[in-house]
Amino acid sequence: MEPYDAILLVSFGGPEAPDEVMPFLRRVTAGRGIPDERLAEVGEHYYHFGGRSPINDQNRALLVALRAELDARGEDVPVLWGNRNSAPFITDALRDGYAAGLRRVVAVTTSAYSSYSSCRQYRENLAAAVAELAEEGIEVAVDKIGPYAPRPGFGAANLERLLESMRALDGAPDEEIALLFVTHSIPTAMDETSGPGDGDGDLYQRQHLALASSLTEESNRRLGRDLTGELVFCSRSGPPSQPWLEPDVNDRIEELARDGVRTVVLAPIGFVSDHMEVVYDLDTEAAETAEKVGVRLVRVPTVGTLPTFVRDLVDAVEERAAEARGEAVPDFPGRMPAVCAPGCCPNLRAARPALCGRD
Ligand SMILES: CC1=C(CCC(=O)O)c2cc3nc(cc4[nH]c(cc5[nH]c(cc1n2)c(C)c5CCC(=O)O)c(CCC(=O)O)c4C)C(CCC(=O)O)=C3C
Ligand SMILES: [Fe+2]
Repeated sequence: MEPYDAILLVSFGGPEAPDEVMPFLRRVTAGRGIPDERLAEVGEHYYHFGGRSPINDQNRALLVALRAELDARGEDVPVLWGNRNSAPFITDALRDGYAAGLRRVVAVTTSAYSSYSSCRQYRENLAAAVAELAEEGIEVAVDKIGPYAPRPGFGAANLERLLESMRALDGAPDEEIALLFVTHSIPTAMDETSGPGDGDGDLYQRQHLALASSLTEESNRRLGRDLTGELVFCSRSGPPSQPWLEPDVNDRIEELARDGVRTVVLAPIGFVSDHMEVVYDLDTEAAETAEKVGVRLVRVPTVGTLPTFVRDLVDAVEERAAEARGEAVPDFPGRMPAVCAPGCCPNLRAARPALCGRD
């Protein structure tokens, strides 16, 4: 994988025991003005599952799948793993890698889209880790693959999952089915400023809408249906006075039920594994809403370790390595650069150093 001697999987992290829940939530929300009631409420989501988020186990499974795919390609490059909010932390992963002789790594995040929360914040975490290690006399270089939501392989993996679920819908007529694509809500100010700043903004939302519309079109074509997909949001936090992306998935399910919809297909294209935002916010909360209004909820699995997804991530890494060697890489609509533009997806609270960009 010239010039890289390791791949670094970078993720959000999550608690694995009840006593890790509050320290995790304090780390996630440090200095972000999330009201205490919201923190306590989110704590309950985790306690409801024994204080253990599924996210770390899902990343362990992804590491195994990436290893197998790399081995199949004859690539012996090691794969490291570091989180933003729980052990193993990014800094420790890089320090261990350095001790094992690794000097230049390529990062892959478990976030597919462009926005401060899903891209730049990870770039800031990488910069902080590299700076901390520099103080210890450790020099590591980190590159990153660009946001991969627009990649055809990511679309293909999501389509596979969607078709699997849609095929189980038997003879339900189109008028009684709603196809909802769902992602994490973010503050509208964060959405408006998402992207490299050379277009119209709203790149977070536009990337989701582009994927949602191609998945709708393709699944209609394959299944002979005529559904109209739409994008909805989950997991809103922050004070009520601050506008976040809407509609909320629960509100939309209630409205659809009033309009005569009997089955809601919920495809969480904003997430790559069935972590807490999926098993709580969708499978628990949205499922309760659906039950209350008498709607059948069909939740599409996230891409997880689907081979189509794992192969695409490895392709993205191989393309990043080729780019670093000065070779050409395939283009496709919406392709994001691996090196972000200056000011791309800005931090609206504080200017912090970030890696993998031109600023
Ligand atoms: C865009 C986005 C993704 C998708 C991209 C990605 O995957 O990174 C994502 C993922 C996740 N978000 C997660 C958990 C949380 N997110 C929070 C809060 C927030 N998320 C935000 C955005 C996003 N979040 C934002 C703008 C906030 C407000 C505060 C802030 O600006 O930071 C809070 C605080 C409490 C609350 O919910 O208010 C928690 C606990 C978990 C872990 C799940 C698990 O444990 O299994 C995952 C994967
Ligand atoms: Fe979040």
